[in-house]
Amino acid sequence: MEATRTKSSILSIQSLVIKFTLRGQVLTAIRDISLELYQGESLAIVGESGSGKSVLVKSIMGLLDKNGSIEQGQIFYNDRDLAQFTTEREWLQIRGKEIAMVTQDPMTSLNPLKTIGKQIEECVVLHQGLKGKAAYEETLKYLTDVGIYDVEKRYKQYPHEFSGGMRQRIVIAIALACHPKILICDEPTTALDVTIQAQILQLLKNLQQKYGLTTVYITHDLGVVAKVADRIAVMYAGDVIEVGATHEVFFNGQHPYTWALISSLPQLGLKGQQLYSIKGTPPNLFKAIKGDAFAPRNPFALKIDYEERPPFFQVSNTHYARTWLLDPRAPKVELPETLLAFFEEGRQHANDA
Ligand SMILES: Nc1ncnc2c1ncn2[C@@H]1O[C@H](COP(=O)(O)OP(=O)(O)OP(=O)(O)O)[C@@H](O)[C@H]1O
Repeated sequence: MEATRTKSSILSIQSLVIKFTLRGQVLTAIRDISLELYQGESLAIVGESGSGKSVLVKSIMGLLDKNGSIEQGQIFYNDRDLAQFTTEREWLQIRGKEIAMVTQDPMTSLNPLKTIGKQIEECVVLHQGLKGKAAYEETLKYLTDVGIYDVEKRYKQYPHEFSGGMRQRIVIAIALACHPKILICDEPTTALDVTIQAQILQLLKNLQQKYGLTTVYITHDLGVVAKVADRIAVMYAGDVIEVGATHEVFFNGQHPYTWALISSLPQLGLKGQQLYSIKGTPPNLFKAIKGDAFAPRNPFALKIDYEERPPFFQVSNTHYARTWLLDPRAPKVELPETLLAFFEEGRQHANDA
């Protein structure tokens, strides 16, 4: 699918299908996804609620709910197919150690009864084999790295003595102390106010560079990830419908669903013009989906959109979109003025930079 082979892939998802059984009915949450994660990059997976973002990352960490299973496909990490793992023992070699996760609510990841210093230090001891003073010193270093001051005093405090933003920093420190190669950030700033959000995103970006991490952001907010991600994968109804470098998806998006996501950004709304809004609801995942899942909500849908799943059409070496509009036989569509102006402005910026 993706022709960029100059960068090496750290995780390779191939033809993945994930289903859940609920009260005797089967729901397909992930519908034949193939996606590469490149060493050292920052990839954002964007899509509305229910599009399958969390299920996808849970499958990478062996955290699928009991009623879910991988029906088809591979998840290659270091030549091992994680999709074949069957025991918790196998997952413990990967989870935390190789692939760590930071979630929306730091309180669920923290133990309220232990000092935050001890919680970080446990990872330092377990994953780095340090002991005593060396482990303590290393723990203080992580606290400093995530922007916490007065570290010796803070080491002895409990999670409830920190603000939401500070707790998120501690969870990040715990993740880092396990020395992971991949850090998955699942809506890491959704619960925080805007200023703190920006600080945490900047921190994650700095730490990614400092530690040479590969980062995956999961979010419904395209605006947030535009600032931190190198690439964006857009998900809709369990499928990746567009993937490309951030500026490509943002300023030259090709799938009508991507247009809809971009059009709902506040930046466009501020111009006070008519928004291209998404009408209708996502499809019922208990039913088989024919064609392009977005077709019933797509004002530009073609007849074939209701019949056949679009292949990935190549837009550039790094940019692909699953939309029949990219077929050479498709008619040209007129995009709303606001969107065209936004794309144009973005390209100008890119040229000036
Ligand atoms: N244990 C489960 N049993 C049945 N269906 C499930 C289960 N877990 C997830 N799903 C379904 O899988 C689909 C994808 O869910 P998922 O949580 O991945 O979406 P999401 O994009 O992460 O949404 P959100 O942003 O709200 O977290 C949804 O239809 C959801 O209801």
